[in-house]
Amino acid sequence: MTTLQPKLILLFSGKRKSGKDYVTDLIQKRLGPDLCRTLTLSGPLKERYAHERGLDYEQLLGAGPYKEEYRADMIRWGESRRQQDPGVFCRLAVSAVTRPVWVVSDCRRMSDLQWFWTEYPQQCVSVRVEASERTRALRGWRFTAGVDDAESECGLDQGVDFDWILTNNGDANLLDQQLEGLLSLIKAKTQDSRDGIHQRGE
Ligand SMILES: Nc1ncnc2c1ncn2[C@@H]1O[C@H](COP(=O)(O)OP(=O)(O)OP(=O)(O)O)[C@@H](O)[C@H]1O
Ligand SMILES: C[C@@](O)(CCOP(=O)(O)O)CC(=O)O
Repeated sequence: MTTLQPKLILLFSGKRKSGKDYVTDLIQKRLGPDLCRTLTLSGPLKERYAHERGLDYEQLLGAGPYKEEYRADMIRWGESRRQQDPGVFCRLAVSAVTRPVWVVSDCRRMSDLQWFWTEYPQQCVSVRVEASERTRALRGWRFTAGVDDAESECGLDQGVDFDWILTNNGDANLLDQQLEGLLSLIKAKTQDSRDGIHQRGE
């Protein structure tokens, strides 16, 4: 069970190769490990999927062809588990987090957002990372039927009024400006936690 209530939960989503990991890594580095913990919903999914299928979990966590080879089957496997229990991977992802700020880097479905909105109604901020298809293709994305036209990639395309939208087409200055705004919000919401860490000299 989670031992501490978070001060703030950033719920990131975005298309494949939009830069979710890149942006959340930047935020994690800016906030530091004492204040912030980055979580994925796909991590616990991949661990259980790999165990059940006898596959290499570490390679499923990677960015190479091995993960892409099993992506469609992982999606189907994950959706069958979510139909039984929509919050299953959300609960697993937050089960041992003790930091005040949680960055969930890979929300994909309305059920993901709804679980966090229900469990933590005051703490959630939804963030959409956007990149053009041209930019995504330059980063190695290729349209894959059964993946890019499935809920896994399209589940949050409509019906969400995101709190923040980050445009991430490679303009470092534009991204920095957008991140400064988001980081200001984070710091405003976590002043007491940051003071406590500072006082403890952590
Ligand atoms: N602003 C940026 N500047 C330079 N490189 C970037 C930028 N954004 C993303 N990248 C690079 O593009 C590639 C894809 O980014 P990333 O892995 O963060 O995408 P993602 O949305 O997490 O993709 P997936 O959903 O497939 O995991 C990575 O190699 C990353 O380093
Ligand atoms: C199966 C799945 O978790 C794979 C995600 O892999 P990644 O976040 O692109 O590394 C996507 C999904 O849950 O639909």
